[in-house]
Amino acid sequence: MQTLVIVAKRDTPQAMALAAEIRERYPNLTVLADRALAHALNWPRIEDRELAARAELVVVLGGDGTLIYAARLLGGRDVPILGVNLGSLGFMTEVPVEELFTRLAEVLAGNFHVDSRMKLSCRLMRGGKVLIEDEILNDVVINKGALARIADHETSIDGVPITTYKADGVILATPTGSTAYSLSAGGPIVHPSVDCTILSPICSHALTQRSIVVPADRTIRVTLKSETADTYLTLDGQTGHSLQTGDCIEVVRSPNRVELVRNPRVAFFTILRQKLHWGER
Ligand SMILES: NC(=O)c1ccc[n+]([C@@H]2O[C@H](COP(=O)([O-])OP(=O)(O)OC[C@H]3O[C@@H](n4cnc5c(N)ncnc54)[C@H](O)[C@@H]3O)[C@@H](O)[C@H]2O)c1
Ligand SMILES: Nc1ncnc2c1ncn2[C@@H]1O[C@H](COP(=O)(O)OP(=O)(O)OP(=O)(O)O)[C@@H](O)[C@H]1O
Repeated sequence: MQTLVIVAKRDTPQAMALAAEIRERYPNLTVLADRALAHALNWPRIEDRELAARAELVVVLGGDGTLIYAARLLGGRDVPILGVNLGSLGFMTEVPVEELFTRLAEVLAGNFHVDSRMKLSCRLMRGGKVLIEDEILNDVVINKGALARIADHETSIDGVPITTYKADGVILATPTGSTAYSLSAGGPIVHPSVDCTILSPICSHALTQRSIVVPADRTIRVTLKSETADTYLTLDGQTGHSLQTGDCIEVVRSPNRVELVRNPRVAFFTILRQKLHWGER
């Protein structure tokens, strides 16, 4: 590995100091920074597309939101991501900051394994045209704004009608996203090595309408049926789009994946125990 890209939580002095230290400790590597960090540290500013093309390892200094940002920056490239937690929960940024340099040395020596995480491809279609196409690590969320009115979400899997959820919204989550918003909506926790899509209504009016775990290769379509002026599509909590009646959101497993460097000392269930406070070790 010759080129390392650092993606840091914005405006975080600790992240800036660590980024500078990484560069100092590894003078033989090309150490690049995301645009905001490069600006803050006065390093060369490189376009996202070039960063993605040159990266051989990405070090994330931040929380889950920063890791999602880094995964989106990489687009379809499967470059290992080492997530170091400077955020609050750090579900995906597994490495504690004290272990940064030990883990980084191991990774640079080739001594590491990755957790290959499934992504979803999402398309927003309006009047037969594709308005938005994106790749998702956590979740696709359709939900409404301020007014407390129920919306109708006509839902099908591989063209077979499932139901019309009368609900505040619908979440389509990956196994990675199963511990995020989907969990708050009553969805199951899914081990990240299982490939599937979790379909969950948000506050459904019908009590039997619960989460459904769908094989990852099935195409799920949600069409907004009710007249509503205040409904949004949110992708990975990062981008928002206003929806109209008749809009159709389609998701299926993406051919691309996200490669997270695994902390050999921490299993998925250890993370659940620690971060969700399920018990002492
Ligand atoms: N009620 C809710 O639980 C709720 C509401 C809106 C969005 N979200 C989630 O926030 C995510 C975006 O995260 P963010 O950090 O950019 O926004 P954020 O800063 O608003 O964070 C939301 C919280 O979700 C945590 N989180 C994010 N991804 C996670 C994952 N895969 N597993 C466990 N926890 C996770 C973050 O650490 C943070 O504590 C969205 O994808 C969505 O799932 C949750
Ligand atoms: N380097 C960056 N450039 C641009 N935007 C970024 C960058 N890093 C993070 N972001 C944006 O800021 C958000 C992260 O901010 P946030 O305060 O939620 O931190 P976090 O990493 O999710 O940590 P926490 O665990 O505290 O939520 C991300 O969702 C992303 O949209």
